[in-house]
Amino acid sequence: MSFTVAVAGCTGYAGGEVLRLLLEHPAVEIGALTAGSSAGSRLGEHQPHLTPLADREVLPTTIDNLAGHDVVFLALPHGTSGPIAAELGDDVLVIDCGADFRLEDADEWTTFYGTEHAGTWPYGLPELPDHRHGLSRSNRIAVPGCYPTSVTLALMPAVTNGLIDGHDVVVVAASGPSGAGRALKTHLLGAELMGSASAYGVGGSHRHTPEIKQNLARLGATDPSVSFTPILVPMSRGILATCTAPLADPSTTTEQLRRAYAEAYENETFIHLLPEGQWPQTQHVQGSNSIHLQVTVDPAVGRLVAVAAVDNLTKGTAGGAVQCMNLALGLDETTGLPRIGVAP
Ligand SMILES: NC(=O)C1=CN([C@@H]2O[C@H](COP(=O)(O)OP(=O)(O)OC[C@H]3O[C@@H](n4cnc5c(N)ncnc54)[C@H](OP(=O)(O)O)[C@@H]3O)[C@@H](O)[C@H]2O)C=CC1
Ligand SMILES: CC(=O)N[C@@H](CCC(=O)OP(=O)(O)O)C(=O)O
Repeated sequence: MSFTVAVAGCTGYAGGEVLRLLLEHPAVEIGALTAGSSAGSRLGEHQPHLTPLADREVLPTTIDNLAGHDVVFLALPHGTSGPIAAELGDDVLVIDCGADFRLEDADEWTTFYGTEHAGTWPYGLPELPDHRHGLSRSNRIAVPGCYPTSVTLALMPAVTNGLIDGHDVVVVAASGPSGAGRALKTHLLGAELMGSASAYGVGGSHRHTPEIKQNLARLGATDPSVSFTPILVPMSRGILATCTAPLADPSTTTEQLRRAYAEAYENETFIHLLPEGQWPQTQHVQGSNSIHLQVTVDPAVGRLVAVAAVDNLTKGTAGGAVQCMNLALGLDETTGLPRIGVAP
């Protein structure tokens, strides 16, 4: 059985990664490819690595071009997805890589995105407890942001087991510039980036802060508090998130933490708790849908320290999106998804 799939935003980083994964997927047929200003060009001009699609014409992003497919991936700038999704019928599975439908709280949306809230769709992180069944019955899925994926999975077993209560969570996460998309911006120029690392969105202003808090609350944290600082670093892909939080019981040992993580994730294909003493590196997950984790206790301050590595474009966006598509289409969740990175 083959499902027809359209990709809106095919010339961007997220859309390109969706297509890279779909080209290796055994149960899909790639249909319309759409974008914005580059409509009318050939995909090979924008995504030379996707050789089987090089001659495909990039179409304008219109309902007519997207309708008639079983699945539509939206990999468009924030605010663009809502009007398109509203026009697509309930018989179409729509998977939005953007943020439009991630947040439940309309006020938080307006505070961080500055526009009117479009609504809330089922959140595309299958590993959340008791979450898969809902995704498998959904025709609308909001793929998480790349930082929230890494932070949520880095802290989930600690929250669900009451080892931390979700207050005073501090996250410092380094990301490569592909997380910012491929539109030209001065701070993303090679001369600005290479040989340099810089903080941005400091002081609680990054829009992933409310998404991380929402996820911690979903896991059972009461009124979570999160200080999140993203760092731009000179590697094209990858996120390394370092998350710390006060232990509910300061006498908790690293062994207890590791046991909770090992049990929580023992049946998760894409989540790997590394052997004790080994710390995640972005190169080990590059191009894969896997997340590597390590957790320990910092006894001097009674805090948990969890480190996660993901590829922002794979598990952090497109891989997570394809994983959700598989669930919603009744396929094996892992179909077509690479588990092994490309290090070094
Ligand atoms: N990059 C990442 O790591 C992640 C991205 N995301 C989300 O995925 C979405 C896409 O991001 P990303 O691929 O990085 O961004 P890019 O800037 O790389 O790509 C944007 C895509 O959207 C198209 N586009 C822009 N404006 C319009 C418009 N008005 N109408 C139709 N198409 C338009 C562009 O086409 P054209 O070339 O013609 O301009 C391009 O194909 C965003 O919502 C982003 O937040 C989510 C998680 C991680
Ligand atoms: C390095 C970099 O700029 N990263 C992006 C993260 C983008 C992302 O995860 O996607 P959403 O925009 O869909 O939430 C940022 O901080 O804005």
